[in-house]
Amino acid sequence: MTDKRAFLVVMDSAGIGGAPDADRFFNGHLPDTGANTVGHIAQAQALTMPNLARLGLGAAVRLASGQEAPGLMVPPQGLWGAATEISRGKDTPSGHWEIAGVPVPWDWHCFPDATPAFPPDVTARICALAGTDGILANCHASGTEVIEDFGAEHIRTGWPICYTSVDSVLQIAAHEDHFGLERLISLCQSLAPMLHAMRVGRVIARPFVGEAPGQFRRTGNRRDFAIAPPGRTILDIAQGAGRVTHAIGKIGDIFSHRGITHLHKGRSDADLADHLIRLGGDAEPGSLTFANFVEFDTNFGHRRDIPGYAAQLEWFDGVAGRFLAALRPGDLAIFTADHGNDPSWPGTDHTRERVAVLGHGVGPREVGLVGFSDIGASVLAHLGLPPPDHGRSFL
Ligand SMILES: O=P(O)(O)O[C@H]1O[C@H](CO)[C@@H](O)[C@H]1O
Ligand SMILES: [Mn+2]
Ligand SMILES: [Mn+2]
Repeated sequence: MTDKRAFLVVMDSAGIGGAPDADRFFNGHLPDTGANTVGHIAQAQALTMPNLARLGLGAAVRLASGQEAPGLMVPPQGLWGAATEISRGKDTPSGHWEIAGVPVPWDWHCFPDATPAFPPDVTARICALAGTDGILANCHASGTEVIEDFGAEHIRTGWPICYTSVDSVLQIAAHEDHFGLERLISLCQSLAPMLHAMRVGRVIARPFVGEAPGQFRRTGNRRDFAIAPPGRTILDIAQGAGRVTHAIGKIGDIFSHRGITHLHKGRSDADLADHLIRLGGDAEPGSLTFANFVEFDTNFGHRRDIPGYAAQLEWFDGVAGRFLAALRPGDLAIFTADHGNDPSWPGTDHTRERVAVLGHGVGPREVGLVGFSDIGASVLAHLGLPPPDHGRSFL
């Protein structure tokens, strides 16, 4: 067995523009054509990201979209390219599963942007499980705004706040104390099989605290109940071959906890960074570490916060530098993303984009335009394992 280790790090929503099918994806009525998360942030304020720029982030932005990314345009010294998604969703599971060798073969069920958004049988099931006479919101919403708008009524009535987005999700926000955290989580868990049968990707528990508008705040106790991937992922294949697999952050939930030996979670991306840097030093020979950093998406992309997203990118670049310094000769690390979420774009939803593929431990080399599944195939090739059912190694 090889001693070589592989690390796959997803910067959630850090797309680089240029998706050829962006015109088929929307924020409200506006197509995603031209959306470019990293490119537009860099154009709004030049980014200082020496580590990922050195691997080829600026060159990848230009390759994917033809756009310049001020601050990032240095000659690449890593393996670099851009990946295009074929799955028909611009959501987190679609992106991660396809990276892991399983493009999504179906159209997800999404709820209409209308009030009510949910059909009567779904609403009735939520009420039966929660023991309430109704639900609140029942519409498309931003998760921070919906608790501002309905938090007080939720505390008064005890009814769960149910909302969705352009993604295939049903989210339930409820107060950790007044409604109860355990009660919210078990409500979502019990509801999930009905939604999964409808091809709704996830039921998400969104607990919050605070006693009045202006004070309501979501906590780190979010839980996702996701459909299992419809095929063998790189985690399944690596674990099946006797390798240790480490999942950091949301990776456990995204893969329905399949193929994962050790799960490392945290209250924030700073905690996840500690896990990644530690595993950079400690992970077992031949192991696979798969990490997701979600705050780009949840705290800044959906919130359309350009300076916040820029600061998070620069912070993460420092983390990447410390992590790469901990690696051993022969290790492969790939940084990528799962979709876009351009904070300069109208709306509050994800944007269809290509993503960067930035490799350390191989190169310098341009791999050009590849597919999402080629990333997973390359990780397995590096580990000396057979390829997934989709994708070809670019190593
Ligand atoms: O506005 P919040 O609650 O963060 O919702 C976001 O989180 C969901 C899951 O990632 C997405 O579908 C998006 O709607
Ligand atoms: Mn995502
Ligand atoms: Mn998101």
